[in-house]
Amino acid sequence: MSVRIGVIGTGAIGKEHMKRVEQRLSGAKITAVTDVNPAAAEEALHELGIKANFYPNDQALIDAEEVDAIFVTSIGPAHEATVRKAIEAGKYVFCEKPLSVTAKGCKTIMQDEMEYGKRIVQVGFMRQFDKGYEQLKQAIDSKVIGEPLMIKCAHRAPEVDAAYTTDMAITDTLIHEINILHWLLADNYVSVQVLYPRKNKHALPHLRDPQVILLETESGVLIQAEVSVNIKYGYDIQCEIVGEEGIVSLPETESLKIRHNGKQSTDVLQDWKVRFQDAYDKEIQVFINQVAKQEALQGPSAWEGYVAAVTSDACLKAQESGQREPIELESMPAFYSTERKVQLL
Ligand SMILES: NC(=O)C1=CN([C@@H]2O[C@H](COP(=O)(O)OP(=O)(O)OC[C@H]3O[C@@H](n4cnc5c(N)ncnc54)[C@H](O)[C@@H]3O)[C@@H](O)[C@H]2O)C=CC1
Ligand SMILES: O=C1[C@H](O)[C@H](O)[C@@H](O)[C@H](O)[C@H]1O
Repeated sequence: MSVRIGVIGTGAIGKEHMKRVEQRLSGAKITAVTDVNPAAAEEALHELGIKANFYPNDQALIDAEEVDAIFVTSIGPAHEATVRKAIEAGKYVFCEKPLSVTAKGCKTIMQDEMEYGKRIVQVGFMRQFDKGYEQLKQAIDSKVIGEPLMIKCAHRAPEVDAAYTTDMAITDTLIHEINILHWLLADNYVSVQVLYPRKNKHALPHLRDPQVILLETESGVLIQAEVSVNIKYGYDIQCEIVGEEGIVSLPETESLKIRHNGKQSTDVLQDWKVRFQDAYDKEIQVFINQVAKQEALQGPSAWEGYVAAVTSDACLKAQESGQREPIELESMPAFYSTERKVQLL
């Protein structure tokens, strides 16, 4: 029996997820959509050739008999209320990051989910399903380089539009590094400082770009994270972990290597949709498989959404203060124990 999915927000990533469910994944179909811009929803259905019903709002879609599970792919500020409605209705929910734009909102969702009594919320931190990051995790856990001491990482994009603001470098972009490094290290953050190098001439007047974010973890690992969103050459995600006895790095993306005219070259991807396509496919397939079995979800949890929100808040404070700001996390409820008990695919 196919898992019947309702999609709330049919914009860029909403359409991507609709397409993957209908064209690449198994065990699910899109049966319902809603969007505050109905024309966007109708256009998405038409563009993707999907027959699904339009609902006037999130609550109507969540309550629909033909919906077993929800994709929340609306704008970040709308996520919290919709996720809470889904939990209230007992519907599984895949929520794109951020789970909520506030730590308090994430705590409320965790409380709701714990009261419901089963993990039915998965957050769209897809890098945990990326092959390269899975290899990094295996390397760290096997201590092949000893204990990790430092991490140098970079989140680079060729350009951003005028709507992109300095705080979005944290809440929209660095949030991926915040989640994946917390997952890789299994270590909480304790402080953050934000530095602004010389401004990129391609950055619009309102935007501070690039940014360097220095994070420290409970075990003392120091992380230097670069966010550059007007770097022109491509969409390039880098991660190098320095350990006691060696270094391990995120593998480069696969590319043809061309030797010509005395030079050799490989391609740099230009788009996050392409860079993480396999990871998006896997995170959604894992979600579908677990919903089909009515299991407690084991993908990225609401707790991880909370960690990202608390850390983002501290980063935003550090953006303004220029000082080293503390990151204070509450202890993780046992309900959200992090080990993944089964092979998820
Ligand atoms: N995991 C990842 O790599 C990515 C995650 N995202 C996240 O996904 C979410 C959506 O991002 P995009 O698709 O780029 O945005 P978008 O602006 O392209 O699409 C958002 C859609 O939601 C609709 N919408 C807004 N408020 C709504 C509401 N209250 N109810 C229903 N629909 C509503 C808008 O009309 C629009 O069609 C964001 O939270 C973003 O951070 C986006 C891109 C990549
Ligand atoms: O979530 C995303 C994308 O996955 C990209 O990694 C970021 O560069 C973008 O800012 C954000 O929307």
